[in-house]
Amino acid sequence: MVKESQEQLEQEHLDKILKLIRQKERALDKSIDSAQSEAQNLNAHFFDDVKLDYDGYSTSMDTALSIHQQQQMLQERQNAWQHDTKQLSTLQRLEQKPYFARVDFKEKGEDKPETIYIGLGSFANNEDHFLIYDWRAPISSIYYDGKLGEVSYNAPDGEQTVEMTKKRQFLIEDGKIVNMFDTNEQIGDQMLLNVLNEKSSIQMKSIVTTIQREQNKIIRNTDADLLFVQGSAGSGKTSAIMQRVAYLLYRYRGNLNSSQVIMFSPNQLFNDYIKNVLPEMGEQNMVQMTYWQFASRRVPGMNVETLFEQFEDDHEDKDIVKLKDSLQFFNAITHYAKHLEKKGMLFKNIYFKSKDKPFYSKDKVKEIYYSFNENYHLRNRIEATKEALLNSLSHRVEPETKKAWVSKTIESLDQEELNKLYDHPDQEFESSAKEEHFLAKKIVIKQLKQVSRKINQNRFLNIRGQYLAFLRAVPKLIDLSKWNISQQQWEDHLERVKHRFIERRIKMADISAYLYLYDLVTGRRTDYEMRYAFIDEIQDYTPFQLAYLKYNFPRAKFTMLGDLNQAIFTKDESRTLLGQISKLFDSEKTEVVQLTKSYRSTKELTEFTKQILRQGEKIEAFDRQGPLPVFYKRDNLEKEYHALESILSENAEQDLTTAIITKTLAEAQAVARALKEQKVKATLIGSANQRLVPGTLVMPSYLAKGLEFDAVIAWEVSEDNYHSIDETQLLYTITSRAMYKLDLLYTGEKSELLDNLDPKTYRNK
Ligand SMILES: Nc1ncnc2c1ncn2[C@@H]1O[C@H](COP(=O)(O)OP(=O)(O)OP(=O)(O)O)[C@@H](O)[C@H]1O
Repeated sequence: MVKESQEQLEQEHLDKILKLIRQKERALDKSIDSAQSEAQNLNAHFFDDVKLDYDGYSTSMDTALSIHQQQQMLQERQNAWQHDTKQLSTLQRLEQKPYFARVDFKEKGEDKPETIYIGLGSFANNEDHFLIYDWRAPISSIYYDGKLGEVSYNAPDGEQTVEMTKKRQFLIEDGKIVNMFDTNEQIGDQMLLNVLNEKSSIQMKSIVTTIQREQNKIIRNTDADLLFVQGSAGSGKTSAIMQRVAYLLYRYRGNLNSSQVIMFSPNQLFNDYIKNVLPEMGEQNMVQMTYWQFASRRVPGMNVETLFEQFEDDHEDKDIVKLKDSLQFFNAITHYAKHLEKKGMLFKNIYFKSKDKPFYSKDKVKEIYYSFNENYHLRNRIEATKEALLNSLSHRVEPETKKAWVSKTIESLDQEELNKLYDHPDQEFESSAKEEHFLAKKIVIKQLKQVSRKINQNRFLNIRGQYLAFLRAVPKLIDLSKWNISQQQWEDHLERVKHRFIERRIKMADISAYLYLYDLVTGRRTDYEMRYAFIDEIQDYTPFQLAYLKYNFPRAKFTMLGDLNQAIFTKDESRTLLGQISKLFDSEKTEVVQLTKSYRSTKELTEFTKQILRQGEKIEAFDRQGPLPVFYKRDNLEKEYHALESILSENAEQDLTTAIITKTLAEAQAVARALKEQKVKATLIGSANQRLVPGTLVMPSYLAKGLEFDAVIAWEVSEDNYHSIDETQLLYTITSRAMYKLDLLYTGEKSELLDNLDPKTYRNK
């Protein structure tokens, strides 16, 4: 009875708020309309109101001023219009679900509690009294953070403590409260269950209404220079950062815009998957790219090894790759570059007209480069060299005019081209010799622009040669025996890098080092504008890459998220990653947060998948029920396909979206082909540039990173396919993509990596 009347009261409150929202919407509609027609009017009569008067200096100043005023008026209208439009779109979002929570609290010394409602945006009445608080407002934090009783939150003027007396959650649909419950805990499990039971989709959802306490910490952290989040599969790392971006954009409104936030994600598919989360919260998307895009756009003339090649290649030179991925290697380059201030810089000849004799020989450039005193560092040295070369260019004009090519060029010009060379049509000269000389000079200056362009583009540097020279110097800088690398191995490796350069190819393990050396040598300015950098799936980055990213964004605060259990590319190295990263940041300004609860999958699935990891980070299951995973052992491939088809139709009956995840691309292609022959509809996702589509998908493991599906079918988990211990993490990543149902198929023997599973946690069929 009490509950019922409470519900009535809340419904009445909701009705009132909805009415106010609609009222405000109508008012905004009106003012947008009138601003629009006023702007049109202003535009149409722009020149009627502007005093056009062109005689005399002062009157034309008047004209300018008048135009300026008109423009300003237009601008103001425009601003008001933009402001109103933005507010209207917030209200339109609120109209569907005005709020999702209510909190009552008492400030110190007050007896009467205050009530606030929390929603996706804020809404105030005409007296500036907030009827709905944005979930990112300081006070809203208590909803996510605390139990009833004393709670603190960070207000603009320092920490505030209040007594929370009520916490209530609402499920609202079409203006009606469908369900509401009071809770004492963090965000009640009931609400979370409702949300988690929803089916997967090809777009990630926002978790605003059910952010968990630990996640809230990540979202609202503003102190750390490095926020490192270790979270098990499905613990909401990615969700938390999306909310964090929205939070930061709100908190620093006016000082931070979305172009100053960059996110590195595992692949393009994933970018597609998350692209709607921020717009749905009324924010613009940040800059998003993959590390590969970041690196390869800098070397347009070279082919950078792709994700596919990196994964499917046999990993040659494992020890060498390990060295190249390390911080030591990064430091070795820094050190090497320092030494280039004294000697060892390589140059290229600059040619002009003649291919035989350089216009500036590399020795000449080198002489200039090292002629400056020792206070010149690499950046100043290159600038000073450019300046000296450009200067000397002007002295080269005169001698060049006497060269044969010049008179030949003049002869070859037609009258029109020739006319263009004169300063004005009836230019006079004392003698024809002088005229010829004038023309020759014009021609030379014009043609020498090619040279000045080359100088400005640093074309006298030999960066590839320099990188090889650095590699040659490595044995002097690093004790290779400590990395299990012999002199001979290193030299052979060097030859391979050189060979690849000739073919304009570069490996992932070289590209960052190459770019870093390039930046140091050319004194390229790094990006001081970027304020926040997010790196998802950190376990797939090398310490070198992270150091290079930090070097690139010197003013950015970093948020790094990852699951050390899911390292696909870096495998065992990921274990020491945190140790290596922490060397890059001030330890006082580093915070590590652990997320251990897995929200993605049912309890059955989480309990099953976590056993695949022999050792590993802590993982807790969220209490949501579903079927046990099922193993299908079949005698041959044909029977395995039969099993696959029957699972697919079973899943379709239950309306589950399914991903068939294979180890390699070749397998995914084979499965997709086989299904097509049987007229079973499925989409092959073979490259990261494809789009995610609804329905059954077939994809290789490395493209499934970060994604989730109602049902996953792990294809061919046989001993033949998965046997090396470092493939454990791969199997874990594949199986942990499933939210509700998991089936594992194989022929022959089951992979040994799946041997030690408790038989109670799965079934065989
Ligand atoms: N607080 C929450 N409320 C509701 N759903 C949540 C919450 N936290 C996480 N989820 C859900 O759990 C699932 C997994 O989240 P997410 O993809 O962010 O995890 P992750 O840690 O990045 O996973 P992985 O490392 O395996 O890719 C998503 O469906 C997300 O919506």
